[in-house]
Amino acid sequence: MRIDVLTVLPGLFDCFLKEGVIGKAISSGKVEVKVHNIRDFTTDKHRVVDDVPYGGGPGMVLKPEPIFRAYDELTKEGEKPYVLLTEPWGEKFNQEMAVELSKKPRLMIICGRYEGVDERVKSLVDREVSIGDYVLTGGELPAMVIMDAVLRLIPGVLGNLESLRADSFSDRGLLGYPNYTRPAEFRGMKVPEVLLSGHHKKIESWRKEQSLRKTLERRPEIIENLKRKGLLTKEELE
Ligand SMILES: Nc1cc(-c2ccc3ccn(Cc4ccccn4)c3c2)[nH]n1
Repeated sequence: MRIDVLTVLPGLFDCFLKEGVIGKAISSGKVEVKVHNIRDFTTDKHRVVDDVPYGGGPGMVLKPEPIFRAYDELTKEGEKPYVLLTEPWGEKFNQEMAVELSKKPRLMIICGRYEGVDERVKSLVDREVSIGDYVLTGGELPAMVIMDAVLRLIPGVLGNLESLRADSFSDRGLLGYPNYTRPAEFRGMKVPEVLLSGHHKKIESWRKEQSLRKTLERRPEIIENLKRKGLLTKEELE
């Protein structure tokens, strides 16, 4: 997969693209992520990317020209990208959307800033995406959240161990089971006996039961949703 990111703050992506699973996936060539500074697509001496809003009001709006110039330049050859715009009021991003996006050969993510982008930019956009009902200072962090969730689903990006963990379980949106490591007792708090038993079948069913219980308690709508889609097995429903 190739992802092109358009932003006025490219530096925000430096660590994200170098570290961890995502950093390894890029350095190994499993995925390609290019971050483009919208300012590089301006033509004036002062490299202006924003302007005051027509009709008045606070703040500035990202101008359409530099973004369109970037889009034209980056789509001159190769497959047309599926274009996302990060927005405070976009469609809510979730695991289902992450799975769908992970199947696209090429994505472009336009990161808004200031009061947002000129409305005409949306003629380039396939999906306006929000990562939640809270207002951030810009669209770069949402872009990183989306890339993290999408790129980990690309075959080969997660190591074997990780991909075992990333089974249908967590990717069905179920909440995770409790994790423990040494010591077996810490300040009077003991690790559940079953996890020390070495009985893998019992451990697996305990973890599944913990995950279903936690999901039912905290996010019952996820269970209802999976039931409706027939994505819970008979024993999970018991
Ligand atoms: N889930 C999300 C996404 C965002 C987001 C995405 C892009 C932009 C571009 C500008 N802002 C700041 C801003 C300005 C005015 C009203 C609201 N938000 C953004 C915020 N916030 N929360």
